[in-house]
Amino acid sequence: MACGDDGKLSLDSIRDSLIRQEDTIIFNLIERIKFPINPSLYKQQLPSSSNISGSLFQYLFQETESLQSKVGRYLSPEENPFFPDNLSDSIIPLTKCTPVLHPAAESVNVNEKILDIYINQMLPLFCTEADDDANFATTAACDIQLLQALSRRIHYGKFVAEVKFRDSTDEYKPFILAQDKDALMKLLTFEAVEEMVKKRVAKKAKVFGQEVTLNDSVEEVKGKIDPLLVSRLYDEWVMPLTKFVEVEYLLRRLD
Ligand SMILES: C=C(O[C@@H]1C=C(C(=O)O)C=C[C@H]1O)C(=O)O
Repeated sequence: MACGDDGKLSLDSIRDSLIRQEDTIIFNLIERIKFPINPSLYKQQLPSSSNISGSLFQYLFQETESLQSKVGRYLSPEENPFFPDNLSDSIIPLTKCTPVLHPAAESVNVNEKILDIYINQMLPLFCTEADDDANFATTAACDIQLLQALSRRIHYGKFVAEVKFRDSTDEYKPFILAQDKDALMKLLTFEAVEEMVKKRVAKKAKVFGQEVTLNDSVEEVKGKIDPLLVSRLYDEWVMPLTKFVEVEYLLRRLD
């Protein structure tokens, strides 16, 4: 959502953005799975002389976020930091445009969950368990791009929820007042849309992951990424977390 886009806010435009974000996620996944899991990156403690606690990955990620915060990354309501306590002030001034989201949006951040699922469930599912290849900086750069894309997609649930609330305020209001999470979840869920998403991401994974050659008669070779795994990623984590964000945002929408 660009600044000043409030008037264009519609479920269709938000869904178009989610569709475009699928491309980013799948391309970033294809990049990450070139490398093995590289578990040392996430476990390794740095030498005590470095004065840095935590893993090499955590260090790289925190420093990346801190640098990006200086150039205004987290002034955007689409961006949510993984390490909010470690940010620097932005040298870019805040643009004055009417906020689209309710101010309570700032308190909804599920990045801790995303990071845990990413390291403990996603990486083992998508990457080989071959020995560390020592490409730690490059692997972490891929991780950060991918995690930021996943986080942006999942927290886009705030915009989805806002537009659904504006479109059907009378339906949402009583459940918000009653703080009824299950009823809100039911109301915001569109199963047919979810089925389409799962099919589309599998198809994109097949197309984006195919080997491109100049020889048209070559038999189809195994793609770079398993389309079923991408569909599963959306089914088990991306869509449920997006809906979790939607519910969390709505619960606070009348504060
Ligand atoms: C995002 C939406 O809300 C829900 C979540 C979806 C998703 O994460 O892709 C899809 C459909 C809905 O069940 C939407 O309605 O588009």
